[in-house]
Order: sequence, then structure tokens, then C-alpha cells
Amino acid sequence: MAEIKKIAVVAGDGIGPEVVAEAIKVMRKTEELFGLQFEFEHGLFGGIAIDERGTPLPQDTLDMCKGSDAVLLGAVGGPKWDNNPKELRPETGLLGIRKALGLFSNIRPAVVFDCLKDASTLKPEVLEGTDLIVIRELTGGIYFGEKFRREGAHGQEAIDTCVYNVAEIERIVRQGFEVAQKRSKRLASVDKANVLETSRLWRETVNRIAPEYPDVELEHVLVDNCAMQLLRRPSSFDVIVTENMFGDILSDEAAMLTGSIGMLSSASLGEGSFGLYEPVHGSAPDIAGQGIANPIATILSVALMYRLTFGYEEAATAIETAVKNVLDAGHRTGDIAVDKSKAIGTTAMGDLIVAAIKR
Ligand SMILES: NC(=O)C1=CN([C@@H]2O[C@H](COP(=O)(O)OP(=O)(O)OC[C@H]3O[C@@H](n4cnc5c(N)ncnc54)[C@H](O)[C@@H]3O)[C@@H](O)[C@H]2O)C=CC1
Ligand SMILES: CC(C)CC(=O)C(=O)O
Ligand SMILES: [Mg+2]
Repeated sequence: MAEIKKIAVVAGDGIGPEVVAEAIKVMRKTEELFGLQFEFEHGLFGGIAIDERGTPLPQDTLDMCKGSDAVLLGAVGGPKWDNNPKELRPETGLLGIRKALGLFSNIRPAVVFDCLKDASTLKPEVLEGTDLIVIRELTGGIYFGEKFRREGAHGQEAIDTCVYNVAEIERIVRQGFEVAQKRSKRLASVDKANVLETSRLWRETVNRIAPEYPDVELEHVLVDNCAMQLLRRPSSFDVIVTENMFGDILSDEAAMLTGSIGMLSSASLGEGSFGLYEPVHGSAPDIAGQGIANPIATILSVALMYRLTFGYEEAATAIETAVKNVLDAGHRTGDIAVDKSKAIGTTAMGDLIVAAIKR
């Protein structure tokens, strides 16, 4: 038996609890099959925490996460809370938990399953061989810079500031090079260095450390061009490393290569092996409570957790293989179904994947 690992579960709002329930079923199945042991502790987070505790990230939830080996997060937010007063905004919730846990690196793989090429809006020949990772800086940039309002000559003005220091850039870019070294040795550094000072510092930093990774082929791509090239030549990208907001946007775009944002998993990491694992998507208020959300992004996030935090490689591969086999057998939730009348629900998809996990 493996030693007991403490998992902090913050399911959140909307479809968060629905998809997290399926991920936990998968973890329970791998306990049986691979002799793993997990202790789950649940905490309030997001809108539900605002309603019950008056804050999106209660101290006991944060303490629970800090005391765990890994965090499993669903999604937070919804129309009820999105325009709330300052203290209840994402800065104090989602962004707050990432900062408080020191999770500066967000890894978002976009893998195209062959059998899902028909679910993408791109032609199958364009998608051929697409398997890329977006590495997004997660605790700096414009989401974390000072924000304020002031009276200007033409009425109220709003200011968001974007700040990056060399150390913040260097640690994430190094991770980009290191991940590229383990894959096909191609790194695209994405910035807007023709306009933004933070991007100029980003590019200078990338160029300064690039000679330390001579085996990695580096390209600099401006973010607007990258958004276009992701649809034109997705398979030419292997690892993309970029700042916070660009990575947020480009990874949602990359989701559509896979067929749906319901397919995109993510890992948020800091200096050690501790990590927070969550689907890339949000709380999807438009489909919440209907039992139709795709749980695969969250289930694949568990595979990332096993691989990156615990080193449970065999169990991680077993989960990924089970997902592939279920999709190959033709099972689809609505977001990835071409024939929507045959779509199955969240629980049915979770059950099929659980049944398909083999040792
Ligand atoms: N990590 C997080 O917790 C995130 C939270 N949000 C929050 O989520 C709320 C909704 O944001 P949106 O912009 O609508 O983005 P969203 O990602 O929640 O939804 C965008 C679209 O994708 C669909 N979708 C998302 N996940 C799906 C799944 N698993 N299966 C099937 N379809 C899925 C939704 O139905 C919707 O049509 C907002 O409050 C936002 O702030 C947004 C992004 C990330
Ligand atoms: C609060 C936002 C930055 C959440 C989001 O869209 C994300 O992290 O992907
Ligand atoms: Mg996002």
C-alpha cells in the first residue's frame, strides 16, 4: 500500500461539484487497483463560501489546502457573485488561492484525441499530430497588478497595471525550457514585445537564458500572431511559455483544438511537488445542475496530479488510457458529441471511465 495522501477538495460552484465528484470516483477506483490511499477533506471556496462565510477563500479552507499533499479544485464563480464588491472578486478567491499557495506555473496540455477530430471546428489534416502544452505564468502580470479608478478629464477612468520582475519571468521560462527538453525540444515564447515593456523584459530574459538550453529550438511569437498560428499550424507548437493573461486566453483557444474546453486539464505548481489540479474551464452556469457537463478535464487533471505530485506514473497512464478507450468506443458528452441526441451525462461518462480503468 502506498502511504496515505491528503487531498484538499475545493469543488466550488456551478458544474465544479459535478465534475469533481467524477474525479473522486476515479481516484477511489485507482486506490483499489493500484494500492493507493487518499484522505479527502472538503472546504468551502468561491461563491458558495461567499454565501456561507462572507469571503471566497475562508482561512480554514486555505489552511486545509496548505496542510494537504495536493488540491483538487472544481471551478468557481457565477453571475450571482461576479460583480460583487471588491473583497469578493476573483482577486481574493481564485487568484488569492494561487498566490497564497505559491503556484506560479500553470501547465495546460492540449492533446487531440484522434476520435475527437470531428468535434473540433478545425479540419482533421490541420489537427494531425497536435499535442501541445501551454505553460502560463500564474501569479504575476496584469491580473495581480494594482487596479484603481480615478476621475479623468472625460469622466471615470479605470487602471490595471501589469508588472513582472526578472525573477518571476526567469523561473517560469526555465520551466518552459525544461519541459521542452523532455518533449520534442521546441519552445515558443509568446509575448507582445513590440508594444509592452513587460514583454520586452520577458524577451530579454528568454534570450539571456536560452544559451543554457542549446538543445531547445526557441521561437519568439507575438501573442496576436500566436492566436492565429494556433489555428493555422497547431501541430508545429510543442511547448508554449507565456505570461498570465496571454496564457489564460491562448489555453482556452487551444481547448477548441481538442473539441471542447471540457477536455482541458491543468496543473498549477510552485517550487516543490505540491500542486493544485483543476479543469481549465469555469463553473459553466449555463449548464450547471443539468448533469451534462463533461468531467474529462477534471479526470485528466487527476492523471496530472498522479504524475507531477505523486509520481504514480502507472495509475496516471491507466486513467488516460481509460479516457481514450471510452472515447474510442464512441461515448460522448454533449460538448464533444457530433450527434447531440446520443450524448450521455456527467455521471454516465464518469462511470464508463471508472469501469475502463485497468491495471
Ligand atoms: N478556474 C475557474 O474556476 C474559472 C472560473 N471562471 C468563472 O466561471 C464562470 C463562467 O465563466 P465562463 O466565461 O462562462 O466560462 P466557462 O468555462 O465556465 O464556460 C464557457 C462555455 O464552455 C462550456 N463549458 C465549460 N466547461 C464545460 C464542461 N466541463 N462541459 C461542457 N461544457 C463546458 C460552458 O457551458 C460555456 O458555454 C464565471 O464566473 C467565471 O469567472 C472562468 C474560468 C475559470
Ligand atoms: C479568474 C480568472 C483568471 C480565471 C481563469 O479564467 C483562469 O484561470 O483560467
Ligand atoms: Mg481562463
